[in-house]
Amino acid sequence: MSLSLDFTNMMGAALPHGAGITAAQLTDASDAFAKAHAHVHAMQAELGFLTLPVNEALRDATLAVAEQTRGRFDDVLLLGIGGSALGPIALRTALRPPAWNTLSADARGGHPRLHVLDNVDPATIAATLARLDLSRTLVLVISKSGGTVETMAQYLIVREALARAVGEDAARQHLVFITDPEVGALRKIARAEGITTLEVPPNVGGRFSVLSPVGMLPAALIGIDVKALLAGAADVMTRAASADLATNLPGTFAVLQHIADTAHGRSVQVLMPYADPLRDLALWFVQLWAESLGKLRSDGTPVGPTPLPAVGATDQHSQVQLFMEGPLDKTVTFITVKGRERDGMIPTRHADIPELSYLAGHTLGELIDIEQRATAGALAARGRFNATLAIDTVDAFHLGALMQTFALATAYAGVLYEVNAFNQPGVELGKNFAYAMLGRAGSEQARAEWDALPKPDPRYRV
Ligand SMILES: O=P(O)(O)OC[C@H]1O[C@](O)(CO)[C@@H](O)[C@@H]1O
Repeated sequence: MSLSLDFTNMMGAALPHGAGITAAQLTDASDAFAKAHAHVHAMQAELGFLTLPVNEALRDATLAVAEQTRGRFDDVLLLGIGGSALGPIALRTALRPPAWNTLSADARGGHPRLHVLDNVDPATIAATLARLDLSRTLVLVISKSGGTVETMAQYLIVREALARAVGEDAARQHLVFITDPEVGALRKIARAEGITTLEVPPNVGGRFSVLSPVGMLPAALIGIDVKALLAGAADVMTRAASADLATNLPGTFAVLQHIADTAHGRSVQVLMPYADPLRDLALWFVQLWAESLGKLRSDGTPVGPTPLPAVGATDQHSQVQLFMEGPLDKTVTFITVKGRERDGMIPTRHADIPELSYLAGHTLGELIDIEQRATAGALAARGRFNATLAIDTVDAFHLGALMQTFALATAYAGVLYEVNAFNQPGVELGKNFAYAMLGRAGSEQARAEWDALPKPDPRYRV
């Protein structure tokens, strides 16, 4: 088993006064889970992410594009936001940590470096363009809808800079679009100009798209083993075929978090990897969990847990104070990596200083693992729900497995919370107000609503 979830510290037996999830609550939830499982797995046609791990045609099309660009570029610049950036960022951080970018092209196996612009802060974009040689840069423009304002604005700026650097015609050879096969502005441009384009299948939502070309192409370009990524995810799907919570890890995760929230008020759900390469996985998870589950039920009731990213051991000196003594409204899910015990030997020095001498002979791998176990135990001792997800190693297989685990858990949780996990109506109003202020055609109604809002009141300004 490459992935395991120890949830002892979520359960009443491990927490003071038995104030955790009871065995009966878990048993009761198994019926609801069986229904959620049946519902989700019956929707393969609608939920394309379920079959991405075995979509060989999409994988091969993606690898072919990666192959066509081989040797032509030193850098890849990815433009995207939300699900069109967080997955690639998480994969890059996990499997191509920052030091990789400083290696020579040979040491990188000839693979280009990956830069991601996932915001429209002009300073970041200017600084990124200033340091890239655009004549040796491939630009990936990723947008499921093909029209997201931030990504389109980035595209216009970068396309202009590319045209200046290499000429209008050659600029097309520096672009790859990843978008819906039919709709959206990117698709229109691609058709008109013959720009190489990979599809995000229409039935794959942005935040569930990391195992589509959205994550696969950037990963393949920087030499990540895409087949291993998909194999890890496929393994999760095989194990999740059964609705038995004893073997369905994503189901168990979803059920535990749902009970913790709805029956125990633990609505803030922390994901805390004890591994630097997994820092950005927590940010990817935040979008998945928040945008999928935080919404109105059909009867108008607002529901949904609040995901919170953290990283160990760093946050032991920051947020853990809050987790230990703040409101009893949290769960913490740690992610640990096995087999690090011998990594990072701590040398013997200052043997006469007890505050340092006890570290001699230990390793950093031991230290980080012990600190995780200590924190889990300390939280449990104070009635704080926590669970530990362990992986064997940080590699493409385990990243694929982790990502599919969380994606599937999100789909199950959507059914348990009785919401549609695959839309995001709550982001529309803000977008429409922005369109109205930018003068986009068709936003007259949003303009009227915006104009009718109370304006800043000088009495409430300091
Ligand atoms: O890939 P797109 O269509 O540009 O969307 C980017 C992001 O915007 C959202 O649609 C909502 O803000 C996210 O769900 C999505 O990941």
